[in-house]
Amino acid sequence: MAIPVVDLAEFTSGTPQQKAAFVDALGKAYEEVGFVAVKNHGIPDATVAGLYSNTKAFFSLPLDVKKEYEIAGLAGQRGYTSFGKEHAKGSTAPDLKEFFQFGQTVEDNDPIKAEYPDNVQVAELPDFNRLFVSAYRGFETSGTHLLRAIALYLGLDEKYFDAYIHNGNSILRAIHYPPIKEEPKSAIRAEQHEDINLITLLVGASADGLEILSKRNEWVPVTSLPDQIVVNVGDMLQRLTNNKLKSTTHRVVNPAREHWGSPRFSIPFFLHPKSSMSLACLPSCIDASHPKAYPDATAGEYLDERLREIGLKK
Ligand SMILES: O=C(O)CCC(=O)C(=O)O
Ligand SMILES: [Fe+2]
Repeated sequence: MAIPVVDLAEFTSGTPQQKAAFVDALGKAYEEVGFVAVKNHGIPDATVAGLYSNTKAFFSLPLDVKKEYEIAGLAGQRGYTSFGKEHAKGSTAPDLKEFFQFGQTVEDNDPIKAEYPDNVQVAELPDFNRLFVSAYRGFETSGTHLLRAIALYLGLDEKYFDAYIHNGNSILRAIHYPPIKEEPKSAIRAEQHEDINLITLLVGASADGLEILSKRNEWVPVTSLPDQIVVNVGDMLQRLTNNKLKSTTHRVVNPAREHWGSPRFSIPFFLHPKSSMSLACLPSCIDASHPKAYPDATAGEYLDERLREIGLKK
């Protein structure tokens, strides 16, 4: 399915009319589909290429080397997570994937630094850390612009989200879905789920397979062009907006048998706010026909609950 396409340059450097049209198109897409493809997203091609080459190199390291980067007690939030650990909420079969997660680097004097574990440095790959830091900053910048447009759509101050996402708890996740060698029993590459965070930015997954559940309850493949990133709403934003913006269910299916031999790589950026941000439904999204659908919670409390549900936190 062609998801709606928006041009971020119209928001960041367009005329007032183009900017307003962007806000309207993005908001409508998030009310109706929950996913958009974004062109002129600002992440340099060289950064994307470097991310993918380092991701492939990391996952081709021997398993015992990768396991040295699997750190107990961090709930997979930094470093490597091996096969069989994460399952979708409500599912028992683990997804057919391994992944590496990279988090915030606090570079100013913000005391929030104490909340975040250090990133795990991959000794075998000299460019890995530098590339992940620079990609992380790029996604934060694109995400900041997109959230400014969302804030305007919601009738909030344009910079409503800025202070919550500066030094926020976002995660850059490199995923490897290996070639499939035998008939999978029940698991698929990634079982249907909704993302936990505010918005997710996904650049250039290496093979098809991502599908979204349409309003008509049909699975439809997501297609986007190589110069676009796919950006979807997560549960935190759905909750904040009292279900006005949709956190659409999605999954990654196994390929047709003739493509079982191909791995799939994908690198989503899960944009999270600081853990202290309140996710209480915005008053402007509550009225008689949309009664408040969620109890108040902070982003940190909500993340903790969700990490337990998907098996990463015990
Ligand atoms: O692999 C993908 O394309 C998407 C993965 C995903 O949905 C997730 O990790 O939340
Ligand atoms: Fe997802």
